[in-house]
Amino acid sequence: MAATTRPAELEERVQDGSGRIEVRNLTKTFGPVAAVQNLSFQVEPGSVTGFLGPNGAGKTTTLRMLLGLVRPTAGTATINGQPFERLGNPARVVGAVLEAQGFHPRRTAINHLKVYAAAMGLPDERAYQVLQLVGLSAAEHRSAGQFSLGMKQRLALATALLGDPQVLVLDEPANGLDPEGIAWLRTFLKAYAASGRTVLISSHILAEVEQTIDRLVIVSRGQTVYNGGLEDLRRSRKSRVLVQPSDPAALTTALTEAGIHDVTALPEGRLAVVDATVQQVGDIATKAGVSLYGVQEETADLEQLFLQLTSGQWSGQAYGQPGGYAVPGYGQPQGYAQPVTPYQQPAPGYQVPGQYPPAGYQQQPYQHPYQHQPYQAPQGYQQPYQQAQPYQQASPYQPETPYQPPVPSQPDTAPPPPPQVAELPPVTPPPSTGTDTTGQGGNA
Ligand SMILES: Nc1ncnc2c1ncn2[C@@H]1O[C@H](COP(=O)(O)OP(=O)(O)OP(=O)(O)O)[C@@H](O)[C@H]1O
Repeated sequence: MAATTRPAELEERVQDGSGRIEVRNLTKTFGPVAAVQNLSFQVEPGSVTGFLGPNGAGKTTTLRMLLGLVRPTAGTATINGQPFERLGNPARVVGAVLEAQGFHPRRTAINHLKVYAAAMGLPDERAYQVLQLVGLSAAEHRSAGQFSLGMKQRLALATALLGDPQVLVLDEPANGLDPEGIAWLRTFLKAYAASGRTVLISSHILAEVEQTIDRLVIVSRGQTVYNGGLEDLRRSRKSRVLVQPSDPAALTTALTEAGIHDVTALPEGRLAVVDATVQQVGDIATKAGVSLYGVQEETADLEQLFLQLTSGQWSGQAYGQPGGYAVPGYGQPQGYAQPVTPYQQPAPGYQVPGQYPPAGYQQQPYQHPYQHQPYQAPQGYQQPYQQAQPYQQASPYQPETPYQPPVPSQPDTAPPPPPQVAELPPVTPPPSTGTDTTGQGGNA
């Protein structure tokens, strides 16, 4: 990576707070759907926090409220103690990627970034810089419409980084990235947080972010079910003893009489006993005259804990088995917060009379993430052979390195379309007389 340093405009960035995110008693209802219910958590600078939950748990809605795109029904979501609308310089305080879509399909990657940089009052150099940061320099003159999903993710991240924000909020950032891309993102985000910034990333797959995050907030059915350190969650993993007794009912009674109450019946007459050793279970069984045909000790892995904490969002059933996907037989970890309100899933097909979609909701055209339209060349067109550019791996994030002037580029002839509200908050153009310290930019 060529040495780069941030343009002077970014040095004037107002450090208006600590970079702390605070969500307090946040609630959002869409008609009968309680998307977010009384959610509270904090995200501290210097850490990467995972915002985890199954599909429909309320993650995107929460992030949208944090970014001022959806008005909360109740509660507050603040950055540096302020709601998004009141941040003096939003694009320089928070950069966000909610969806890696919304690029002008014919605009090149570099010109896309230049448009956003100009809207934030930043020089073109910054566009080259962030493109290099995310490893897309080799594709700078390719149009975004030709990008793969993973490349779009990188371009969206580059857009979010334009303002060198103190806080980075990314919704499912690993979506579409190949293993190399995921490894790169992990290194990048860790380095970004290590430079004292705040990183909040959402995902519905714990394994996908487990190696990136230090802390995690787990939501299920719109409520917080865990808020704490990843290590604390790891330490709270309990072991259980799985036994195949000759008489499950008699052994359950004997265990209960011995003060061991966390006993769960599993299929085929097996029992899962939590907070007991193999020896204890064996001794109690012998005393009760129950034979054991198999005994096994097992420690819950993180994924099982995650499933257990979030089970019930959708009560699907395992094929050929009653009982769905809950993982029985492990206790709740420390940091577990019992959901307070029973969740009511609306009837399938329910539409809120007269108010769908609700005010503030920005409908994006649906695009299946993996279904790209096959490219149709115009009739008679002959594709000239082009040697593919070798892929350039981006280097880990380096906050303060000397700046290298950019290669001049061809400006777009077509005028850019206005930035979309969902992607870029309102922008105040910089005063014509001098350098801008108050220009407002947007998030990606
Ligand atoms: N504009 C809307 N109108 C009606 N319901 C909505 C709207 N936005 C979200 N919801 C509902 O709110 C709930 C939470 O949705 P949300 O998109 O926040 O979940 P999520 O955790 O981000 O899910 P995923 O992991 O699938 O992206 C869902 O039941 C969803 O259908």
